[in-house]
Amino acid sequence: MPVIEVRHPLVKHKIGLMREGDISTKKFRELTAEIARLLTYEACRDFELEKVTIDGWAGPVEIDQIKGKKVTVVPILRAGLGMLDGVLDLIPNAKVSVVGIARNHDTLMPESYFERFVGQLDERLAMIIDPMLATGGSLIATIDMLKRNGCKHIKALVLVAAPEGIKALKAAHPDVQLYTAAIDSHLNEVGYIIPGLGDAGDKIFGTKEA
Ligand SMILES: O=P(O)(O)OC[C@H]1O[C@H](OP(=O)(O)OP(=O)(O)O)[C@H](O)[C@@H]1O
Ligand SMILES: O=c1cc[nH]c(=O)[nH]1
Ligand SMILES: [Mg+2]
Repeated sequence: MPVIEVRHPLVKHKIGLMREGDISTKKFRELTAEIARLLTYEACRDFELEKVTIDGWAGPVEIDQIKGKKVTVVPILRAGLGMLDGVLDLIPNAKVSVVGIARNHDTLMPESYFERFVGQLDERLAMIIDPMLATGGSLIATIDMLKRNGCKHIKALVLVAAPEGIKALKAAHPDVQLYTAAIDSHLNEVGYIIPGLGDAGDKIFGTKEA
């Protein structure tokens, strides 16, 4: 399974800023969207182009266009919503499918509570977005759902991935490409990524208790 850790200096700088312990909700949201844009840029690198002739200012001109790519972006609720605007900035015509999954705090198992996919999934590239890949349970469950609904081409974009989650994802879905801004050290005893970002959903939605 291809894992693309985006090592661009802008990505490294921004993910570093997100690790500050008392970062504000505003700053965390802004950086989430900015890194989502940069990951999207990387994830679109293999999009096919075709030549098209248009009327230019000095007559006909041949240009490159992205070849009829059908994309659905798939945010995993809640935290994945924080990345959505950043992705749609670069792929404004993408359709949006939504999956609601919350990790059970005791068992760390993903519990699915919502699923709404756009049509023609068999013809689309699905770009799943979620800031955190920890045990991998939530992402694997999302891919299971997409594949059950006919999706064949899937990429996942995360801000931070734990080695444990990457290993589980590789075993379950070796065909899925993973793009990440950082591969961190490990999971702690309660399933949080170290050094990680803390609870990304709470930070994006402002539900973190003081
Ligand atoms: O790889 P995993 O071990 O499954 O953990 C990662 C999941 O946990 C977080 O969501 P959470 O369950 O906290 O839901 P939230 O987005 O509503 O806060 C995160 O946004 C991922 O979806
Ligand atoms: O570190 C982690 C792990 C799961 N979910 C988060 O938001 N952060
Ligand atoms: Mg959360």
